[in-house]
Formats: sequence, structure tokens, C-alpha cells
Amino acid sequence: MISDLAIETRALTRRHGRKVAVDHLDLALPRGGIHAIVGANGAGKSTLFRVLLGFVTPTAGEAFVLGRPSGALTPADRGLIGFVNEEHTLPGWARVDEVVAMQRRLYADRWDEQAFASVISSFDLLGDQRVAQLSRGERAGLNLALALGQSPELLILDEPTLGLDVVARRRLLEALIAGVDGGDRTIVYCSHQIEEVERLADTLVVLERGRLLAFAAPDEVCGRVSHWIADVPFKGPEAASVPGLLQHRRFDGVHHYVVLDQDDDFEAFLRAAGARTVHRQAMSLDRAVDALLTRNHA
Ligand SMILES: Nc1ncnc2c1ncn2[C@@H]1O[C@H](COP(=O)(O)OP(=O)(O)OP(=O)(O)O)[C@@H](O)[C@H]1O
Repeated sequence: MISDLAIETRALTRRHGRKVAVDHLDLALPRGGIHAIVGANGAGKSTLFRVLLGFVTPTAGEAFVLGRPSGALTPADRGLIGFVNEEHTLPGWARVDEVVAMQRRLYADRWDEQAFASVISSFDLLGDQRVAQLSRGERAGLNLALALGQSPELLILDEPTLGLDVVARRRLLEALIAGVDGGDRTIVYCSHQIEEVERLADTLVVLERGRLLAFAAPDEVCGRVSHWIADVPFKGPEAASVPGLLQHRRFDGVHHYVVLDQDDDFEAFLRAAGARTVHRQAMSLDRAVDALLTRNHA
């Protein structure tokens, strides 16, 4: 079945006992480009990936991958999906050259040697080394190179750059960007590295406790959050009365408000609350995501 969406979820819910890891999630990620999923620890990112890959079943709702229900992926569908997770689960007993030969054989009709080489060349791996002997970063690199070599239509990456040094990280990001360039490949990627996400992602999905908090281009997400600095006498307005409040701090009697979806009316609000001066400060994506996620952080 052809779908314009790489991934679609409808009211998707996955519980683990009393824990709700994914909570009525409606998501529609178009084909092509890089979609980054960010969220605090435990926000449900890995669980979402496990459901999408058909490793676990939804408690309720539905999930579709490349137009097919995630629970009914055929071996041919799976051949179109690459997955790299933070555990880098390659067989430890196998030699590097054996693993590479196996992957080349498995994906012979789609194998992209150039993409494989562009990543693997960052690492000084010997063919006769056992996977279990590799360092964590080397194993990450091998996994990523294999996944890109597979030339997948959809590449799902769970914290792919964890443990990589700066050079390997940069090369990997370049390989990912080259891999989607103008083509149909979709990369869905989760990371806690916001500066990386900013460089890479066409769209940003912000998850909070399994729910969708924001879904837009990184610039747009950034534009929804604003930082206001106001010289308000005494305590300032009650927190509950501050529209869209995400964070409030007070330094040397000056109030800092980080708010969601507020325009110039927010200045009028602060003035009405007695502010003598009001100044709006530019917001980085890192700070914007931080403010979104700290709002209800445990
Ligand atoms: N097998 C499981 N049994 C019980 N609870 C689970 C299980 N797997 C996940 N959870 C819980 O579900 C929630 C979501 O976990 P998940 O691993 O999806 O989060 P995450 O967003 O990937 O987190 P992190 O950024 O820390 O990797 C967490 O609260 C976690 O404790």
C-alpha cells in the first residue's frame, strides 16, 4: 500500500502496567526528510519506535509504517526499514568482516557501498575484530554504517550518536543529511542533543509523557516560545495569572518569564502588572525545548 506518510499513529497508546509510555498519540510524519523526536527521559520515544517496528503491540489505537499496520510488516517491508538503537545489538561473537558481508548479501539489491564507506571510514576497525571487542563508539559507527548501506526507505535511529566523538558525530550527521538529500528517504531520529537536532531536522516532534506537545519545523517551535525580562516591583503577578507560562525566574529583582504562544499583548500584560521596563530576548531552540519540557518535568 502506497502512503504519503512514512509514519502515522492514531490515538496510539502503549501501557506498561500502570505506566502509560505512549498516550493517545496522533502523529503524521510525511515521507522524505529528517524528523527528530525529542522529549525528557521516559517520554516514550523508544516505546514509540518499538511499536512502529512491530516489536511490541499497541495497548490501544493504531500505528502505520510506510502505509502498513506496524503489527503486519512483511519481511519485504522490513527490508525497507533500517533501525539503529542505543544498545547497538549486533552479535558480539561475529567478526566485523562477517557482519559486513552478511549485511551486503542480505541487501544485495539495494546495497549502497558509498554510504556505508562514508561512515565506516571514520572508524579504525579491523575486519578480524569481534563485535564484542569494539568500543561503544566503534560499535555505534558500525551499526550506523550498516544501516545506511542497507539504503532503507525509512531509517529509525534511537540516540544514534550517543558515545561518538566529535569527528565521528559530524561525519555521521553529514552522511545522514547526504542520505536524504532530495530523495524519498525518511529518517526518524530521537536525540537529547538539541544542537544536533537543530542542524539536522526538518520537523521536530516534542513528546511529553507519551503525548504530543509540539510538531513543527524547529524554527516554528522556537518561535512559539518567548523570553521576556521585566522590571516588576515586588513579587510580580501570580504565576497562575501569567498567560502561557513555562518558566519564571527572578534575578536581582528582575523577572524572567518564558512563555508559550504569546505575542505583543504579553508586554501589555506585564505593563498592566506594573512593569517599568519590558524587554523581549531572542530564544535558542535549546532553551525553547528546555522550557517546554521543564513545564511538567518530574
Ligand atoms: N518494559 C517496560 N516495562 C515497564 N515500564 C516500561 C517498559 N518500557 C518502558 N517503560 C516505561 O515507559 C516510559 C517510556 O519509556 P521509553 O523508554 O519509551 O522512554 P524514552 O523517551 O525512550 O526515554 P529515554 O530518553 O530515557 O531513553 C518510561 O516511564 C519507562 O519507565
